[in-house]
Order: sequence, then C-alpha cells, then structure tokens
Amino acid sequence: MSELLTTAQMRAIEAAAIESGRVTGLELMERAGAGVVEAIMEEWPALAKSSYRAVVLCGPGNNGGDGFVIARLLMEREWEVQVFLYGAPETLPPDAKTNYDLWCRLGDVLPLSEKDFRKDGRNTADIYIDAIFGTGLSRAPDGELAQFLRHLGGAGGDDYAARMVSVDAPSGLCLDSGRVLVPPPPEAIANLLDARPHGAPVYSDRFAALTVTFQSAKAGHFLAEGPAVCGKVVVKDIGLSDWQKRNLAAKGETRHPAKGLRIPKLFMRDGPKGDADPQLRHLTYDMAMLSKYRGAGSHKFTYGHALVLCGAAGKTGAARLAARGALRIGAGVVSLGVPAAAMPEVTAQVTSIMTARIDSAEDLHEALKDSRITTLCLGPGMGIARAASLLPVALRAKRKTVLDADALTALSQDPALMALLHDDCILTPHAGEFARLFPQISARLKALAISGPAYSKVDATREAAAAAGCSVLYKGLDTVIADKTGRAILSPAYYSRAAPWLATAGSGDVLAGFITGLLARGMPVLVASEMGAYLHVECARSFGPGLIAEDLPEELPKVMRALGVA
Ligand SMILES: NC(=O)C1=CN([C@@H]2O[C@H](COP(=O)(O)OP(=O)(O)OC[C@H]3O[C@@H](n4cnc5c(N)ncnc54)[C@H](O)[C@@H]3O)[C@@H](O)[C@H]2O)[C@@H](O)CC1
Ligand SMILES: [K+]
Repeated sequence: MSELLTTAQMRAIEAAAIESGRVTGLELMERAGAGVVEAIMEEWPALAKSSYRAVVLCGPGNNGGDGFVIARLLMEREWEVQVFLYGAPETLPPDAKTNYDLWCRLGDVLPLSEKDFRKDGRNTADIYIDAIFGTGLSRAPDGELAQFLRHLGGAGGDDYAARMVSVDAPSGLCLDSGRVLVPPPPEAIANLLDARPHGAPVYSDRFAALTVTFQSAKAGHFLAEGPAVCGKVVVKDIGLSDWQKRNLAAKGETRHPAKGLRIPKLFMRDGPKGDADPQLRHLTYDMAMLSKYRGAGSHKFTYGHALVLCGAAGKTGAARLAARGALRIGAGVVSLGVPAAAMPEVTAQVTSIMTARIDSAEDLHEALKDSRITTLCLGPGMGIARAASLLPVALRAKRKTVLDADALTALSQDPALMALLHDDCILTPHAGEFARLFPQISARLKALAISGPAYSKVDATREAAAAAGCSVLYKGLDTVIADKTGRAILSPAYYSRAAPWLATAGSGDVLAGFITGLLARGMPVLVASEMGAYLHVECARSFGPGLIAEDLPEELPKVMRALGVA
C-alpha cells in the first residue's frame, strides 16, 4: 500500500524538512528539476544521446522555479532552450527567483502569452516543459491565462500532448481532486455544452505525455480527470521520506510491517482535507489477510456463511454471479435466498451454492435465526420492491451487509430504511446510484470547480459515509472507499492497472459478491471492500480482453496464487 499525499501534506513535509536545517528549499528544487530531466531521459532514451530543443513554460511560483532548473540542466546538455514566464520576475518566491537569476545568465525569458508562444514556441520544440502550476494552484485560472491553458490542452487544434512533460501536474489540474480547474470557454458555459463528467470539457484528453511528481503521488493523479490528462505519472524521490514518515508517525499511526509479503498497489489517504495538519493513516492490512482465515482442518463454517438474496425468475443471474464470487473468494458456505417461483431456475444453475426459499420478510427473519449466517448481500437483480420489503429485516439483523444495485435504489426512496444502516453495512453505488442516494453531495461533486483544493470524490465518499453511518464504496475507474470515521482508500483502475474490459454487464454483481465473501471470512468492512475492489480489477487484468462477468470469479484462483495467497 502506498500513500497518496494531499497538497497540504506535501507542503507540511517540505516545510518540516527545511525547518530541520538538513536540506534547503533550493536543494529540493534542484533535486526536483534534476528528477524531471532524469525522467525525460528515461522515458525517451534517444533524447539523452543528442541535443534537442525545449520550450519551458514557467509559472509564478515554485513550480516555475523547477522549470528554471530544468531549463538550466537541459542547456548544460547543450540543448537549445526557450523559456517563457507567466507573471513578473520580482514576485517569484525566493528559491524560484534564485533559479530565475541563474537562468538569466544563460538565456532569455519571454513573457508568457498565447501570442508570443504561438510565435516562438509553437511546434518548434522536441519537448515542452509545463511548469506553470503545480501543488499551488489555488483557484480556477481565468481570462487570457485560461485561454492559453486551453490552447496548450489542445482546444485550438494544436496538439502538444505527445511532447509535453508536466512538472508535478498538468497545469490547471487540482492535485487533491483530479479536477481540471480551467473553465470551459465562455461560449461553452453559455451554451451549457458542459456535459462531461466533473464539468470540465477543457483539455481535449491527454494534456501531457509524462507527468513527473515528487516524493509521492498525489490523489489528483488518480482521481476524476487526473489519469486522463497526466499521460504517465512518474514519481521522483527528492529525499523527503524521513519527514514523510515522521509526519505519519507523529499522528500515532504505524505502517503494517509487510515482511516479505507482496503488498497490493493500493493508494490511501486519510484525514479531513483542508486541515492545517492533515492526518494520514495506514490501513493495517496486506495480502496475508487472505491466508489468515484459512487454517488446516478448519470447518467450512469457520469461514462464514453468506446469504445472497436473489430476485424473481428470469432475474436471478445477478445474484448467482454475486454468490459465485463470494464462494470463490473463500466464504465457507454461500446460500442464495430465492423466491419459490425462481427456485427451479436457480437450482438448475448452481451446484456448490446452497439455496433457501425466501419469499417474504418473515422467511428472511426465520432464516436469520441461524446465527451462522454472518453476512448478507442484497441488491443484484433483486427488484426494488423485493429489496424494500426485505431490507428492514436484513438491516435489523445487524449482520455484515453488502448493499448494491436495487437495494440502493430502495434505500434512496425511503429515509426510514437509510436510518437502519449500521457500522457493518457497505453501500457499493456507481455514479448514478450515488446521485440517487446522496443528491446534494453528488451535485457538489459535479459542479464546476472554481477554487482549489476542489471538492473531490474522496471528499464526497467520506461525506456520504458519514451521512449514511456506514461504509461506502463509490465505484468507477477511480473507486473510493470510505468509512464513517473518514478513513478513505482510493482503488484506481488506471495507468498500469487499467482494465477497460471490466466495464461489462454483471461485473458490479461479482464485486458485491467478492466483498460479501471476504466479509464472511471475517474481514473488517473497509478491508474487505478494498481487497474486493483490488482483486476485482486484478481478475480483469489477469483475464484480459474478451472478459465477461462469469470469468471474474473463475480467474480468482489464478490471481490469488500469483499473489502468494496460501
Ligand atoms: N513542496 C515541495 O516539497 C516541493 C515543491 N516543489 C515545486 O513547487 C511547487 C509548488 O510551488 P508553489 O506552492 O509556489 O505553487 P505553484 O508554483 O504551483 O503555484 C503558486 C503560484 O501560482 C499562483 N496561482 C495559483 N492559482 C492561480 C491561478 N488560478 N491564476 C493565477 N495564478 C495562480 C499563486 O498565486 C502562486 O503565485 C510544486 O508543484 C513543485 O513543482 C519543488 O520545487 C520541490 C519541493
Ligand atoms: K505543471
């Protein structure tokens, strides 16, 4: 598990390092600039072999300072370098000003305007360095600056992305939320053409080929539009790990010792955003959890009995998928709670999964007298009316409970049901279900972002979990899982973990099943949800294109073996 930092945390860590006297801001800036040059040469080895032309676009803060360092280091490699500066040199912060002065001994600086850039910069460089804004972006750029950034982002038809290297972030991207703060052109707002998710039809897609960030990735690289605009993200160590660790330890948090164990690449950050002194917590889990609940000679009920409530005849596939997922991931026993009329259909399709006739709330009440049923799953293919009628009994039973699909719609229609949610529930909405359950939170997330740090999917999921009084897994390529205390985990299916073929009918049902199975094995809700989401993507990646939902549970044994699960 690696942590994502917020921009405030990054600033705090940098400040602590500088205060310690062991490193100066100027040294950090030099390391950052050198890290970017190194990343460029690693990405395009041919560029290391000769001298080329670079255009470096510097902004008014320390991101711009990094830009001056990069310009100087490239010139030392005998590159031809053209530098533009947005803003006045006198107002640069001290370290950036020092590097500006150093650069001025080597070359010119042109004021950054779209006109000058078009004249002197456009299409003339092998590499463009975008060092306009990094973690300090505090509001939506406007006027000419916004227009220029849109131009860089491809709005005018020029495409710089293949040669663009962004320092820390594509300028205009909020590194806390992954939202592009650059507003759409006025005419697009006027015409309400702003139809893209997160309200930013701004950068045509990819802004940069490569984004080089420092010390640790930031949440914005993985959320919302971040992955689309960043290209590839490379993290360069600038020697702040001592302070990063101390920053965490100071909060009384410890990292789980992952001795020799393979830790899945998951990203997590914690603590209320915007805090002067935000918290980062480590979730103490690793893949050993998957082995932990499997002991030789144990009885099947040791691993829990999960009950998946099934829908009407003709609609039972979704619950069967969930049940299969729960069984494959290691629940000891999985039963489907089936209406009488659907029983022939279900029994014709399942073998190791048991069935129980559950037509009514009374039937469910009876079934739950069996205390060995530790976990419930409601929603997939259930039908809203059946979900609404079974939910009161299911929720009052206070078992570990996964609520998906129709159960979420039923919940959203009845505040009395929402009030029954408890600590051991996990809601797994996609964006549409999330909007039905939490309309105000969803509207805030979709609104045009005008200041940074912008409201993020992490914020929204935390707020939803607090409002619902249980855990929430907000699905998407940037899945976020949060519990009501604010612990949050980002489980992205991006970059090296991209699995576009996971967007297939029934895939969400299998995810609900995976989480159900892990809960049945005794894992805490947040851990089960996170691991379920992680394994879900791993199964899709392992299977590859052509995947259908049925394949996901069947891929699990291979994935778990590869992860070293005993
Ligand atoms: N934090 C760290 O540990 C390090 C940071 N470094 C660099 O420093 C950057 C952060 O520097 P800063 O905090 O100076 O922030 P930035 O350089 O990202 O931007 C801040 C400047 O932009 C202005 N600004 C913000 N939003 C604007 C808008 N919408 N329109 C016009 N002006 C706007 C601010 O007024 C300020 O002048 C990082 O992204 C990174 O590139 C590196 O030098 C190395 C170490
Ligand atoms: K930048």
